[in-house]
Amino acid sequence: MLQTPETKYRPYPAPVMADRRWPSQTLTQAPVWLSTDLRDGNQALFEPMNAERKLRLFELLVGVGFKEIEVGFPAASASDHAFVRRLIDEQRLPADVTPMVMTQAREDLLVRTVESLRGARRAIVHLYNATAPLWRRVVFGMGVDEVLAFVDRHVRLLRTLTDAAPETEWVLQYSPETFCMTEPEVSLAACTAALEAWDAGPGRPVILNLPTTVEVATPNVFADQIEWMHRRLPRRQHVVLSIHPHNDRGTGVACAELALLAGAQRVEGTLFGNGERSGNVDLVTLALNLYALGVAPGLDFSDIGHVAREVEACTGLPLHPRHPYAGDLVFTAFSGSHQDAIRKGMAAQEPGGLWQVPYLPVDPQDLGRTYDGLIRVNSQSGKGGIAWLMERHHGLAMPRRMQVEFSSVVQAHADAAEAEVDADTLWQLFDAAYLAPTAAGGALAWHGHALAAVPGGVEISLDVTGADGSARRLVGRGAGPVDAAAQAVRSASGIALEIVHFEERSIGGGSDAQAWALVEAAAPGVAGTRFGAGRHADIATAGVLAVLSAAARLGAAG
Ligand SMILES: CC(=O)SCCNC(=O)CCNC(=O)[C@H](O)C(C)(C)COP(=O)(O)OP(=O)(O)OC[C@H]1O[C@@H](n2cnc3c(N)ncnc32)[C@H](O)[C@@H]1OP(=O)(O)O
Ligand SMILES: CC(C)C(=O)C(=O)O
Repeated sequence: MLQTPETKYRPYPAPVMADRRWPSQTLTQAPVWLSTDLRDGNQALFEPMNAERKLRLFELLVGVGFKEIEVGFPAASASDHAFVRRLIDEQRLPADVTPMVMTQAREDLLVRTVESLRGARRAIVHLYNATAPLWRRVVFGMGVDEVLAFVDRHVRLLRTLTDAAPETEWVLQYSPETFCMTEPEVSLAACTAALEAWDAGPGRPVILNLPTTVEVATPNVFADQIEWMHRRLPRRQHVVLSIHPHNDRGTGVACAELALLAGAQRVEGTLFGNGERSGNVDLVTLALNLYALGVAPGLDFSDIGHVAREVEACTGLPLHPRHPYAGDLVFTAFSGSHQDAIRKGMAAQEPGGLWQVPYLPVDPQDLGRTYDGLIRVNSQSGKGGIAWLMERHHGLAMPRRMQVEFSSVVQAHADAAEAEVDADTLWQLFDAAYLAPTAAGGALAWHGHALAAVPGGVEISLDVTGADGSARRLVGRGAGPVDAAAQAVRSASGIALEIVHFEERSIGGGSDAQAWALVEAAAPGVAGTRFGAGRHADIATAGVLAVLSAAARLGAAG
């Protein structure tokens, strides 16, 4: 890279707009959408789609709700021509969907283009020519006047050709290609030439489509260019002002949003942003950005996973896992503080109320995503995320101090494994730490117990295997089974545990119901407390198991 990039690159001049209005506008309604997946998207694939894949993508676009679809460049290739004919001949165009086809401004191409649409109820013919100084000089060798005459001549020819086929309702779309790099006065003159040559007026609307053919400026500059045009275009009420952003600077979506504030009424782009170089503007992101502002986008992404898989299958291009709204990871938090906030937010979220979950701009369920992947655990995760997974996957809600205790077990594992800890592994860690006290370290393994009512409570006869492998019967009394078990452990094992906290709950129902008991206990010589857990179909047995689990953990710590 150069130390002095200004010797090689410099900004393109922008219109002077001291009184710009777009910064104080807000987005309140969806634009008209045009999908160019089958044209600009297709022309950017290393292997253009065959007829079957095109048709599959076309059906998807219709299903999502596009009412205008650029279906190809029929004068360019036999396959594009055949595809347009197939849509018309096989009556695959729903009554409310208008096809658009592209053509260069060349007489032979215009004739073939109009011919390809024979029998269509309504059609948009998209005529383009590059207008920027570099293209005028290098590609066409034309001055401004010649460019304007070129536009006039070809639009008039198109008008003659389409007037001769009145069974179709024709709409002209004119694009001054390279608009963003063209002097504003020249763009305005080219658009004006097209409007006049077509005789735009009542019943003869024109779509003027202003592209960032190559995105070369910051989005505010594009917004200024659009507002400049919007305020000066003649026959404005008969013009649909359209934009066609590319994404060379990675700001295609921003350009589109600011341009909508500046007066644009229609947006051309592709699903997930496939297109030349760094792509066309991503219509999924644009639409869902509107949705997240509370504006109905008019496109349906209720099953965004299906849309993503279909687009991948048709284009052969994989979707990035962090692609906005649709990537596999975009509704997943790995980091501890995000997980904690999401878990609290999900618990506080009012069903049917305004969406207010931290770190989640939209409700994943609106897009057909589940809450299952919201939180995933690795070494960056904290107790909140681990607790969420234990609750959702294993039905265990741990008290806060137990979450802290267990998270250090998980953290140690994640650090050592340098890998994600999935719900099954979490369970194995929990099982090893709390549910499978072995005879090692002074632990007492449960074999059975009997309870008998005594004055003021119960007496337990607790059969265990001790650390040395010998079977023992411990006896204790207490207000309930947990107290009695604690007393039995105290008297016989040398672990003077005190129950600090106890809670139990049942999960599931009917014959599959299970009880969870969680015990927090302290013992002399052990700093802090330790938790124990027990799970059993019988709630009293779960409590006894939890006491033995806590005793094992205190014994191991002491
Ligand atoms: C920004 C965009 O995405 S625009 C859309 C671009 N899409 C495509 O190009 C895909 C379809 N295109 C094609 O298949 C071919 O380009 C065709 C069939 C249309 C034309 O093919 P060819 O006649 O071989 O010409 P080629 O592809 O080399 O195009 C270059 C010629 O077109 C001219 N040209 C370029 N754009 C235009 C235009 N909008 N209107 C008229 N002529 C144009 C060039 O000046 C050049 O002319 P020259 O040969 O006299 O120097
Ligand atoms: C709108 C057309 C001409 C286009 O694809 C572009 O300029 O990028």
